[in-house]
Amino acid sequence: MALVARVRALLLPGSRLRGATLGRAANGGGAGARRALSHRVLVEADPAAGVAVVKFRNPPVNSLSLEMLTELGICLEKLENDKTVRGIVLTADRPGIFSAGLDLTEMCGRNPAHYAEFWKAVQELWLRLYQSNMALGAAINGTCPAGGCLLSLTCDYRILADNPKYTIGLNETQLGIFAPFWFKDTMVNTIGHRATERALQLGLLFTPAEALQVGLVDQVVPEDQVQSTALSVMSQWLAIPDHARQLTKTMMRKATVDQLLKHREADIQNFVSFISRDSIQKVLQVYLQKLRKKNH
Ligand SMILES: CCC/C=C/C(=O)SCCNC(=O)CCNC(=O)[C@H](O)C(C)(C)COP(=O)([O-])OP(=O)([O-])OC[C@H]1O[C@@H](n2cnc3c(N)ncnc32)[C@H](O)[C@@H]1OP(=O)([O-])[O-]
Repeated sequence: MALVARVRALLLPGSRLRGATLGRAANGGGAGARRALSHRVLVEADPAAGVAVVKFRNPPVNSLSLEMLTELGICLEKLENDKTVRGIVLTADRPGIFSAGLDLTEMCGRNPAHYAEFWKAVQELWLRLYQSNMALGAAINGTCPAGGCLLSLTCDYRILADNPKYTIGLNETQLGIFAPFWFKDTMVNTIGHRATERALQLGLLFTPAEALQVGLVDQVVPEDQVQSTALSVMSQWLAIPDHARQLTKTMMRKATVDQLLKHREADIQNFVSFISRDSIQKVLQVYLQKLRKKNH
């Protein structure tokens, strides 16, 4: 069975994420707040406010594995179909690491069919988030490299915790790989061409102060206020009539989305042939070993 089907089967029968079966929160949240759990994603929905907080919980580093991408996609699809939800805040369940980005083990030592399946899932999640009708906010409560940064850039606004360890950026070149055109476009749409060119070529990871200065995030706040600030900013976005906000968002993002839709298959082929190169596999293995050595 394909992975998406397997994860769907895992989530759907009797799942606490099923349709309107989000359960009432045992504690916390406003009156009527509901909680739902999949293996790697926790959803706390507050129907009265029209907001759901989606929390990543894929230890140890919230990396975007194929399973994580799929579960997150399914959660978002359910929330989009839930009429009580108009806005979503993305955050990490535990502070420290928002997301370490794409799971490097999905890109190392596998076969081309796996690379293609993985890349298609990355594209799908980006398309779902970047075109979402929901107002999306990122409450960035941890370090946020590469694919983690991309997730936050798909949101309508970003709130980052004021901790110098929590750097954010598309650092792919530092690993010896490079961000594809739609990662680049998403950043250009946020901070402009020149700042993106510099950030991408140098693989910059910005400190909170630098990220604020370049416009990569909208606000830097004390660590314990990240989620509350993201929710309060969300209420400003939800004060605008949905149809007007959604049409404006589509107008701003359509050209970028269309580029990927038009070149989707070629983008998968490019990724597969690039990542399969012996030289790239070697570079990624060395990088992964370095990360692992720290702990052994
Ligand atoms: C063209 C493609 C575009 C690419 C886009 C991307 O997103 S590329 C991605 C670019 N991403 C990056 O460059 C970020 C790389 N990661 C980091 O810099 C750090 O892990 C950290 C700062 C996120 C957390 O530091 P910390 O000291 O709290 O934690 P720690 O470092 O001790 O790691 C704990 C365990 O997690 C493991 N692991 C970590 N990351 C990944 C991963 N992405 N995947 C898989 N595994 C990963 C690590 O090996 C270790 O395993 P072990 O020893 O238990 O077997």
